[in-house]
Amino acid sequence: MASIKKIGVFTSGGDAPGMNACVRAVVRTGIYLGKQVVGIHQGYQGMIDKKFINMDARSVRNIIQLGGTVLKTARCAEFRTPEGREKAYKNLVEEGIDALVPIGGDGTFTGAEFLSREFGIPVICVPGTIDNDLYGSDFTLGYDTATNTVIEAIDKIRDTAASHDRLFFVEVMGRDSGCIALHAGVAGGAEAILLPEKETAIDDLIVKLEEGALSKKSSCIVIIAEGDKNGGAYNVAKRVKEKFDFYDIKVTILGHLQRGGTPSSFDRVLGSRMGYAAVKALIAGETRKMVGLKGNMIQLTDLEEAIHNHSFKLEEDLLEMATILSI
Ligand SMILES: Nc1ncnc2c1ncn2[C@@H]1O[C@H](COP(=O)(O)OP(=O)(O)OP(=O)(O)O)[C@@H](O)[C@H]1O
Ligand SMILES: O=P(O)(O)OC[C@H]1O[C@](O)(CO)[C@@H](O)[C@@H]1O
Ligand SMILES: [Mg+2]
Repeated sequence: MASIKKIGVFTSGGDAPGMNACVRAVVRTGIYLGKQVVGIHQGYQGMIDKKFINMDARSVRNIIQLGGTVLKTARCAEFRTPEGREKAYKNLVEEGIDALVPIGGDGTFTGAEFLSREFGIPVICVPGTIDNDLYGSDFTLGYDTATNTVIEAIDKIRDTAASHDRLFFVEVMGRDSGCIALHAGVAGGAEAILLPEKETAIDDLIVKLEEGALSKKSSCIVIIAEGDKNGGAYNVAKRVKEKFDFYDIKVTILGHLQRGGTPSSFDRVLGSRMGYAAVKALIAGETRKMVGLKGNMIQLTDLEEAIHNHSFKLEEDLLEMATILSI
C-alpha cells in the first residue's frame, strides 16, 4: 500500500458529544505525524458536494469542550447508491485524500465499508453515536454524556412525580438499542424499563405497577426506549391507563436534547484516544477496522463484525437487578 499523504476526517449520522474531541485528535495526530488532514463537512453529503477544508492544528482549537460537531453531519441518501459513492470517491481523488477516518454509527460504517471495498481507499472508523450499538467497543462516543443528560431529566421528573403521586412514562432515544434506557433506568431507579431487544407484555407491566402501588410507592417512572415494540411511550401509557388507574399518568418524550450538550470528561478522553488511535492505525497500514475501547484498552475490530455482530451489549443481569431493586 502506498504511504498515506492526506487523511480525510468527517462526522456522519446523528451527532454525538465527544465527536469534536475526536476530530481534534485526528487533525493534530495526523499533522504531528507529517500528514495533511482535510475536514469534510456534512459527512457523505459533503464528500459528494466537495465540502473540503484543509485543517491545521489551530483549526481545532477550543472545540474539545463543545457538543455537536463542528464538521456538521448529515444523513445522505445519495451515498447509498453506487453512483453517489462513485461521485464521492472521484471528489476524494481530485482532492488528493487517500485515507479516511469516518466518525459515526453503524450506517456510517456501512457506507465506509462499501467505499473501501469498491475503491480500495483505507478507512479506520470511530464509533460516534449515543446509541452504544456497535460491537467491539464497550462504549461509543457520546453515550456517557447522553446517559447523564437522561439521568438529570429523570431526577427532575422524579421530584414532580413524587410530589403529585404520579406515574410517568419517559421515552428515551434508541431506535434499535436499549443501552441508554437500561443504564438510565438503573441509575434513575426506574420501576420498569422497556427495551427494543426484549419484549414486555403490557399485562406484566401492569402487575409490576400494581405491586408498587400496593407497597405504597409515591411515584413510578417507567423508561421506554423509542424502539420498544409496544410502540412508544404514548401507546404504552394509553394501554396501561385502560386497566390501571391508581396513579395520575403523564408522558415525557426526552427527544433530541439527549444528543446535545457539553461532552463529559469520559467522552472527551474517549474521543481523543480513538481519534489518535485511528490515525496511528491508518499509518500502520490497517484498513476496514473500527477503533474501540475494550476493558480500557484501545483495540481494532473488523468493520463488518462491528456492524453486524449483535450478540452483545445489553447486560441481562442489569435488567434483572433493576427489577429487584425497584420493589
Ligand atoms: N447501506 C448503506 N450504504 C451506503 N451508505 C450508507 C448505508 N447506510 C448508511 N449509509 C450512509 O451513512 C449515513 C449515516 O447513517 P445513519 O443515518 O444510519 O446514521 P448512523 O451512522 O448509524 O448514526 P446514528 O444511528 O447514531 O444516527 C447515511 O445517511 C448514509 O449516507
Ligand atoms: O432525528 P434523527 O437525526 O434522525 O435522529 C434520531 C435517531 O438518532 C439516534 O439518536 C442516534 O443518534 C437514534 O437513537 C434516534 O432514533
Ligand atoms: Mg445507527
